[in-house]
Amino acid sequence: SHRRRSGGLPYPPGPKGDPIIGNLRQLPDGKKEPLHITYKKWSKIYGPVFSLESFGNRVVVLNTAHATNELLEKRGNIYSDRNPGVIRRLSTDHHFPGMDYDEEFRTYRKVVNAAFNPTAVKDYSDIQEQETYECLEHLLESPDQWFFHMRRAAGSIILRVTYDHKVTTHDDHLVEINEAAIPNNLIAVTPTAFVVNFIPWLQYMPDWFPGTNYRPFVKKVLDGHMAIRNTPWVELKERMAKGAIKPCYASRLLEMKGQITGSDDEEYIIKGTYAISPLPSPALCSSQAASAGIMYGAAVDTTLGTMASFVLAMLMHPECQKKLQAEIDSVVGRDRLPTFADEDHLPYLRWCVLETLRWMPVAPLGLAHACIQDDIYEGMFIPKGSIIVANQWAILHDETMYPKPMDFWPERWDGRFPQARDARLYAFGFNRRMCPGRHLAYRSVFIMAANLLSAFTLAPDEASPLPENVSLGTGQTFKCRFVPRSSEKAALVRSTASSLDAN
Ligand code: HEM
Repeated sequence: SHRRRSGGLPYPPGPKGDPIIGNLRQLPDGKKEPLHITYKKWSKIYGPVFSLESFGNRVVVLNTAHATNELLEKRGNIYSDRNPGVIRRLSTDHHFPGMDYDEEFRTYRKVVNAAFNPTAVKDYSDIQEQETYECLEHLLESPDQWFFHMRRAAGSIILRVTYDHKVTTHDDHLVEINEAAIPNNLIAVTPTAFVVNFIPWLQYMPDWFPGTNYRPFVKKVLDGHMAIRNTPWVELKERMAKGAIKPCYASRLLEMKGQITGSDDEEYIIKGTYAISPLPSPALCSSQAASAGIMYGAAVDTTLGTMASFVLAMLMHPECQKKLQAEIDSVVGRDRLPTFADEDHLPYLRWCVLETLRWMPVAPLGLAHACIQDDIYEGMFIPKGSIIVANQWAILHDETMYPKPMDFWPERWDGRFPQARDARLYAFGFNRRMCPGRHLAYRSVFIMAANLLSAFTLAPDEASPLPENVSLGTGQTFKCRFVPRSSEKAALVRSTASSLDAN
């Protein structure tokens, strides 16, 4: 029947598979080399848009800016769904990044965008600065724990932004329930993780039937969603009732009541959120909590991974580090630490952050989209339900836009290459699904990078080789040294951090 629907047009080409199981045996597991590298190699053989198939499920991989522009951007109305896998569907339950592209999703997206647009995120500057200064102090105390300290800072930023919840201990309960939920959430959206994603009718078989053992897993995912939504929500409401809350994502939405979606639903959503009046709609209330509840998972590994890429770049390029420190010193002086007010005066740092996002993007294959309707692209047939993977890494390493793509070369952003499109246009995904937290994320990385190099010189650990790659995932770390630049700087860090305690 596909033949008929396709009008005889071929699918995007790809490696030859076996009958029925298709490309199952060719599917790379990413162990030998990272998947985005394999895909880039295949794009040289099969073309910039190629496809894989197994049990009738098709994955289309886009390897150029031209292809993502034509499909994910221009045809965003049909290319903004998430993968049609059974497990993703069963375990989504208002979990925003995994939601179908439907009316409910669009309402959420408006609400989320309103709280994280470029103007709105400026309200979170103090939070980002303070958490950064505290992180510096922790780095002075135990530099070998650098990954842990940055993780805590990224976690505290997002929990303060969403719920005005500051992380003050090593065993913060909100951090713990969020951390526990992340690995399962990632598995839930991985199309190849369970057989039932390939053979959907298995979901109608009884528990004893082979291939149905995904059920306890789905329950675990859903329980995790409930915990990350409800626990902070209940606490937030209690504190609001006492008037003990500072402005945050939640309070911002309240201020904008009625202005975001313009619908009655929004009243419900926001009222429901705060339990100001008896809850009109429990479902909407829980969905609003859900949009806040996912922020930790979306924000922490990604921000931390980008910081790890930045640290790696600095270790590999002491000359960039020196240049950055000279720029920071000349703008900030020696008597204080960098703030967002310095941003406009630190062009080299801005290029370094852009270059970090380009050189070692933390989500090299982004988060897969899916197509909700049959489509034809350059003579190829893309069937409804295809999973669409954008090889963001391949685009960010396309030498026609970024000459010498493998080099970490901040100067490429000084205007000498007009064809170099802003790395943020690819590192954060696409169009209606593009990362809504990107402005906040960019600012977190910017302020952490500025302060890190203001206070420390980063040096390799002689005994441990540097990794080739820093990829997304908990616990990925490497050894290096954070050497305070002077005893005066160390004292400045301590006094800045303790002045926060006093406030
Ligand atoms: C440097 C850090 C970050 C990177 C590289 C990053 C990257 C991404 C990418 C590639 C996607 C998928 C986009 C797509 O499907 O096309 C995404 C989605 C998302 N990100 Fe981020 N992100 C970062 C930080 C954050 C932060 C700080 C937040 C929260 C404030 C956040 C919230 C989200 C949400 C809610 C989604 C789901 C959007 C949707 O499904 O429509 N991200 N991010």
